[in-house]
Amino acid sequence: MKDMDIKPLSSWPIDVSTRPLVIAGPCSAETEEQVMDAARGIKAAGIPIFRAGIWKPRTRPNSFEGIGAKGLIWLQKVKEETGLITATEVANARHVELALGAGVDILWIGARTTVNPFAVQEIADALRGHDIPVLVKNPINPDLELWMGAIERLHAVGLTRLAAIHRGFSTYQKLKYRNDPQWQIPIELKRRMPQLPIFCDPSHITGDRDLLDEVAQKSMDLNYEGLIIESHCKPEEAWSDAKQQLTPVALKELLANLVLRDPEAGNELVDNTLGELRHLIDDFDQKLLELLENRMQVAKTIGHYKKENNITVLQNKRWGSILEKSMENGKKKGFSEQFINSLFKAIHQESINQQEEIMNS
Ligand SMILES: O=C(O)C(=O)C[C@]1(C(=O)O)C=C[C@@H](O)C=C1
Repeated sequence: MKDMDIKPLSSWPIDVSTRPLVIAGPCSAETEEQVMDAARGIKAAGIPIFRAGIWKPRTRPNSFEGIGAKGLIWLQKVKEETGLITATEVANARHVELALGAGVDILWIGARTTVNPFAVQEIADALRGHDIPVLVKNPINPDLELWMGAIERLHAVGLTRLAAIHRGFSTYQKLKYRNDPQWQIPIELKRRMPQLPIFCDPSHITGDRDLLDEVAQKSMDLNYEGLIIESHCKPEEAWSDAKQQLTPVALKELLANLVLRDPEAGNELVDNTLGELRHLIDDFDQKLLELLENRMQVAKTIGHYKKENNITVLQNKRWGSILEKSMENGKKKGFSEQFINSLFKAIHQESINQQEEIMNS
């Protein structure tokens, strides 16, 4: 994976001297006037790339599904009048053809398209020979392989200006955010494709303009290269995603308030202190594994005992009380419910797997 030829943002047709690189504009192009107003606002906010959805994949029918190809003419006008770089979403070969024909500079593939390898391949084939920047949103389900697969399909037809967009993952549960960020997935993507720039999409993660700043800040702390944020001059009147859009003026303020930290210290004293603290972390990680190993030895002994006495592996009551007790203790120690839940579920599952092996040996 490491030898994929993915070019850095500096090879994109824009000045990327400032971090983060920001793409902003309305969720959907609605009218020419609305697009032009938004573009002027985005330009005034010092943002270099203007986005607007032309074709909108909507969850339910009978909602606004995008203005269609005539919106591309408005994007051309944005370019002529403001000099902004333009970006839009494509979901099939026809969209690609129309967008390229209209001179759109950057394309992205939406979360509902990334899930479908047939659709991604169709888009990739339509893009062959055009090395324009393409951003790939994470699939709506938390499947890193599918996300990487889409990027690889585009890379395989010769695209090198690729980037990922983290927009969060659909959940059935009602959480604080509209889509669960599951930050560990883009972190793992960064580990597996280190040269791939990542953009955060706080609009779709939060679904709420009041929460955009905390998610944007978190993405900066995780070293993301860019942000893609929905912005509309009259957010309450937007034809789609009204709750999550903010005005260009508010967006400018949000960007100004971001605290940007350096990925490396570049200072001996800081490096040494970090180094010492990281040794401590390494020691604790080692001890954690030793503790888990000891716990597992006991679980295995229980496994043999269960086999001899014909007792089932799963002991629901016991497991329930372990989780309850650990949750109570964990919360006192300042851990989140979600963390304790996933930690103990993983431990319990491993116990079950190892006891199953004993049962079946
Ligand atoms: O208490 C048991 O019966 C165990 O085997 C231990 C253990 C655990 O690892 O905590 C494993 C499986 C059971 O479902 C409950 C608990």
